[in-house]
Amino acid sequence: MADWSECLDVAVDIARRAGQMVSCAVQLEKRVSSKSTPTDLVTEADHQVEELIISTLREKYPTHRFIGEESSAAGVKCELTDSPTWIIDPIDGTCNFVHSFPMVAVSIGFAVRKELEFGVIYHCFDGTLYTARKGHGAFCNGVRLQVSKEKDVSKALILTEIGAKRDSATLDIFLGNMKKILSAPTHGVRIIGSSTLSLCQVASGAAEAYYQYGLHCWDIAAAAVIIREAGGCVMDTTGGPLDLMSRRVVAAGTREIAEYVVKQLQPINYGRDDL
Ligand SMILES: O=P(O)(O)O[C@H]1[C@H](O)[C@@H](O)[C@H](O)[C@H](O)[C@@H]1O
Ligand SMILES: [Mg+2]
Ligand SMILES: [Mg+2]
Repeated sequence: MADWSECLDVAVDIARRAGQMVSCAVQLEKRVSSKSTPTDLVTEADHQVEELIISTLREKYPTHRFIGEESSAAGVKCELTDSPTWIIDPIDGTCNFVHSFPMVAVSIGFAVRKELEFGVIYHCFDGTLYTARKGHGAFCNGVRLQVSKEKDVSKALILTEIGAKRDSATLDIFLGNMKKILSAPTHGVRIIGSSTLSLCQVASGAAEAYYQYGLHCWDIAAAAVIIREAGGCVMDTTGGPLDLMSRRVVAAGTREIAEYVVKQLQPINYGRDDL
């Protein structure tokens, strides 16, 4: 059975190179535009970094498929097939990047026959590297990761992200969900502006759970492998199996906390990545 470890090594190398490109660009003048909503920002650096990653990988693996955030925004079909597929967020936390707020990552996931095989997430500001390969554990700078085993939600720190929709009805549901989570009571809620780095906090045990409506497959793919290999669970917001293209997720160190979060949530409909 293919072990894909060579592909993981290549992913680590290109994630580091891309992350260093981002950390250089953060100090430069940025040309900012928006995509699905005025708060869904994109810069030239997002495009340049995605081009670097995909062109490098395509040259080495010409038969592989690629799903990239900015290619998808440009109209390339976002389709997960049985082929080896790279799932890429060139800059996760673009709004943070624009503001030089130090929570920005490069995320590279990899799937074969629609199964996530490995994930690499590189923190562009401090060089922290999160990696995981299915069946081989999860690591942060080479040190094994272990999720929090906390089952008591009143002792939990829970992370989420706002998402791109900011209309009044969506914000009412978003804030209502947060109120339910805070009223458990939990120790707190944190929003850091990067789905992938938030999910890495769950993998490292620094937070007990993460939930979001409105993220994408490229936010979830790498982090899902890292959390699972750190002993955590990643599921749909209904409590069912993760649907990578559904633009929603609940992840936690323990099933007890995940199921508590699921029970509090009112859904926000962001559609799907593959429609
Ligand atoms: O667009 P990038 O790649 O920066 O990803 C962010 C999304 O844009 C946000 O909506 C979402 O809420 C998260 O912040 C996510 O990290
Ligand atoms: Mg991005
Ligand atoms: Mg993102």
